[in-house]
Amino acid sequence: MSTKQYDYDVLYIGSGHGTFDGAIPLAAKGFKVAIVESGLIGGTCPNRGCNAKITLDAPVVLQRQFEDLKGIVDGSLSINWQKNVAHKDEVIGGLPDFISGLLKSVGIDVLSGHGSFQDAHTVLVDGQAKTADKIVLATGLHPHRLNIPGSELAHDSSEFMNLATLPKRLAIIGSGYIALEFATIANAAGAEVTVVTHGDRALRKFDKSFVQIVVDDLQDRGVQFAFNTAVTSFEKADDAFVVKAADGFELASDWVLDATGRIPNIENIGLDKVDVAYNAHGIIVNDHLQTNIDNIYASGDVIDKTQPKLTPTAIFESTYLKQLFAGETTAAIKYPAIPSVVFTSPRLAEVGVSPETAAADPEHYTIESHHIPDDWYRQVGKEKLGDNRLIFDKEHHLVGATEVSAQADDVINTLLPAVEFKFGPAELGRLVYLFPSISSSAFGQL
Ligand SMILES: Cc1cc2nc3c(=O)[nH]c(=O)nc-3n(C[C@H](O)[C@H](O)[C@H](O)COP(=O)(O)OP(=O)(O)OC[C@H]3O[C@@H](n4cnc5c(N)ncnc54)[C@H](O)[C@@H]3O)c2cc1C
Ligand SMILES: NC(=O)c1ccc[n+]([C@@H]2O[C@H](COP(=O)([O-])OP(=O)(O)OC[C@H]3O[C@@H](n4cnc5c(N)ncnc54)[C@H](O)[C@@H]3O)[C@@H](O)[C@H]2O)c1
Repeated sequence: MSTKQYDYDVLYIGSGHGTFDGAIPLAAKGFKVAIVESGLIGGTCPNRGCNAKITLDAPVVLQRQFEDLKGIVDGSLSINWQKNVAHKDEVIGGLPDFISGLLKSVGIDVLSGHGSFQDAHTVLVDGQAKTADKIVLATGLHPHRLNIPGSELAHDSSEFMNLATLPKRLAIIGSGYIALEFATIANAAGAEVTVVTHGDRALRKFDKSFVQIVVDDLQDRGVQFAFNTAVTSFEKADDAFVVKAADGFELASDWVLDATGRIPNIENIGLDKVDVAYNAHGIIVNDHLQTNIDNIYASGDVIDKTQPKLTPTAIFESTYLKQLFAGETTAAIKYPAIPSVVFTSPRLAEVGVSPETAAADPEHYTIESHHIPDDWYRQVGKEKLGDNRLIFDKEHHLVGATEVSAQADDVINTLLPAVEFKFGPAELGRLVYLFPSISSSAFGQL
């Protein structure tokens, strides 16, 4: 196992989910492991991504439930922005130390500093050389910034989640995950939100008709959408930041969020020095997550891949690398069905074959549609919105599910094993769920 020639068996650059979920069990097996991190331990998801966002979203969920049950419950409910941000800080504040403690408990050396290659087996950590048999690039992504005049006047998602005061008028550029999730949170807390996007639709990776339900609901709540509007500049006026686009478009706002995507951290890490192949989408790897240089691998968001760049994907990859390095497998990585969810309210979640793909291929797929408010269980909370489509293959195995509803994330999680393992009528007949519950409601549709 241990290669005395090097300081470490495996050295990871980056400490996010692309690293630690696999590095911890690897070190526990006796491998000598180091992790180089220039920022907060745990990376994006715990510190400025999933965990922070879902904490800020919690009062929005409550507000929606309250709204649906209005008349049965009385009074009013508003979100205190400052307290919400403070609560988020309390929830996530201890995570770097917690994760660091887990790493150290299995003997991992956590090296604080910027990592870059000196040669294929040597990484300089703030100038200090550390050698390893295998090196894993897990450097993640950073926010893309529009390259237009005034770009320095706009902000990113981390800055949004740390805002001491909620801006009265918020302009959000882009209409992907971050744009719509943050539009939801800011609108619920009382901001006037405008989403400005260069395309003709939001959330391009998701089924059009489901996205429309989310967008219509946000519009009903006062969020403005400017589609087909490519921003050309940001300008500072006396009392506003002005977003400008072609054809005289001008939008005055108090704060601008640039949510135009995230790009791989491939600069300044010495990739060219060791000839690791990459492109604008990230590091190029083979089906063993190995780069073109034998002992250098990549994991997580920094990989150029077709799978969604999400935490569950990063966890699966780091766990696969642990199995590969520990000799538990020699097989190529075989990705499972990876679910995704946009944490708007209602949520939009999906897994497997999409309704659009199924509709285009009726020879292979059948589609079943369910109007969520018709489900008695959703009537308990008086849910008004929602749609669900289940996709079956010709043997009636469940191969895909998409839902927009208040509980779409839980529904898709419930259906996930059926999609991954292609459950048919025989297997489905063996499953019983707690009743009443969202799981029994989800399976009741099958
Ligand atoms: C606002 C937001 C919300 C999100 N919400 C969700 C969600 O709800 N669900 C979900 O599944 N995903 C979500 N994501 C995506 C999720 O955070 C990522 O998929 C996940 O964090 C990827 O993990 P990673 O380890 O590949 O990269 P990261 O977590 O980004 O870790 C990379 C680490 O590498 C470090 N690093 C980079 N270069 C160097 C260097 N040269 N030397 C030393 N250290 C370096 C960085 O500091 C960073 O800590 C969200 C992302 C954002 C931005
Ligand atoms: N719930 C979740 O799982 C979740 C939540 C937030 C973020 N994330 C992750 O973070 C990533 C980044 O999120 P995001 O919302 O920034 O990216 P995204 O790819 O979802 O959306 C980017 C948006 O910016 C627009 N855009 C891109 N280039 C542009 C340009 N030059 N001018 C104008 N508009 C442009 C796109 O059309 C799109 O609307 C996601 O892809 C996802 O991997 C996941």
